[in-house]
Amino acid sequence: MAERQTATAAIQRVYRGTFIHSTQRKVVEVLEDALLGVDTQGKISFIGSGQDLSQLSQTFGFSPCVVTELKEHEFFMPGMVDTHIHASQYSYAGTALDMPLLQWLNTYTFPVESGFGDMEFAKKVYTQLVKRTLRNGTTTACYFATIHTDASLLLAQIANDFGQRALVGKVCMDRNNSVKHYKETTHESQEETNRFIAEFFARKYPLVKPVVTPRFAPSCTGALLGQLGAIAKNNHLHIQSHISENPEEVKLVKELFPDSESYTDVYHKYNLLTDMTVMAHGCYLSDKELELFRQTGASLSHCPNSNISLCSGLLDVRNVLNHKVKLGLGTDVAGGYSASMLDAVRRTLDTSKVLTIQDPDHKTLNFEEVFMLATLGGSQALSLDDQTGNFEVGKDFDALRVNVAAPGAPIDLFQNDGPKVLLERFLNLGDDRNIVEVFVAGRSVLPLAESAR
Ligand SMILES: O=c1[nH]c(=O)c2nc[nH]c2[nH]1
Ligand SMILES: [Zn+2]
Repeated sequence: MAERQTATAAIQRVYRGTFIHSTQRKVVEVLEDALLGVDTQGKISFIGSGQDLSQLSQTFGFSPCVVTELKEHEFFMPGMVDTHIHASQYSYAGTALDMPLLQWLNTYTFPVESGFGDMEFAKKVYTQLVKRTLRNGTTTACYFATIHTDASLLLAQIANDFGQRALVGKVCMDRNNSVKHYKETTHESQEETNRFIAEFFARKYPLVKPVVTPRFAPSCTGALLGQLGAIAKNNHLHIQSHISENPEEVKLVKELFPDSESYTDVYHKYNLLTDMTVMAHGCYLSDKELELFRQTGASLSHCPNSNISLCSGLLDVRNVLNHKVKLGLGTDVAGGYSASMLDAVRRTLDTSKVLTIQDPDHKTLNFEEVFMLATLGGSQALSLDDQTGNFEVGKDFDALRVNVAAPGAPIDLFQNDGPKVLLERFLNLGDDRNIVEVFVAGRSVLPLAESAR
């Protein structure tokens, strides 16, 4: 029986072939010879069996000739959700990975980020990154920009122009003892955040939204954290930050906020832990802190490349999931050196295997679970799962058309692999050459238009 909604908007596209996604009940559901209809608003109108073509075409008023059939070795999967990425750090991605977090921030990150007052430089970096992430199959990205309001607004405009779904944050920080010119006063940070939000909303982007972004507790005074908590609450906004990434950082937070019981408690006290909050890392959270995450509905972004590259730590994702805390994956460019969510999938699996090497009782994550985290899990972590994350009727069609045997791509096939094995091969071996088409809210955003390449 086909899943469908009452026909309202007209059908724009219909695809027939294999669809693979995660649902609340199944980590991986494979629908072979399925038919999926997308309406003119970019929403999924129906998903049913190819056998029901004539009946579905009558109900939804499309001609069977408009159906696009997928080729052998092709499937659709939901677009991937990068729950944590620093757009401004893309300019040095793949370099500068030889120091732990706090020294890395002072030596590389703050000096580079301070250059984003230059709008030409910002435009160049942000344009390249949005194009790169779309090619890599990221249909939704949760971005950190820098403290510069106008350049942060430019990032939002670029994501909108290329058709990517995004949350964009102007970074807030009123504390920086090392790179003294890269900070704001408390008042400036508050005022500029208000301006950022007001100008953002005036632009009425359909898929790009602002996110309140205190960099992390060591970069912010309690006064600023309190103001940002109030701004998020009054405007019903998303919140993003970092938490418990590295032991030295955790110690510093204890010294800076002696009245708080834990790192998590610092954010909780300032109303920054809500069901629209995503916190990156969380490697050193106690079970009690995870319980506070669960109670508030806040989520974690697991950034395994960065955790390893900066020798920060290993997040036990299984423990987080056992605590019923929402979790998605993040590339964390440029602490993470790769802007590809496929890399985040692989590093997540590697990290889980390292934990199993250390403790054979650790229940290793499997590729199906990690597929879920990269798609539906990410959409839940960003509280966007009413709009994206899988192929449920009524959600936006955010999808990757994957060809496992694409010419020039790095996968060789030898036998008649079933769809789940094709998915496994793609996740472990594939790259952007296997992602032949990308859709966001029904719009084809990749291949890029000739003029944008
Ligand atoms: O990986 C990280 N990247 C950053 O830019 C950052 N800022 C605070 N904490 C951070 N961690
Ligand atoms: Zn980060």
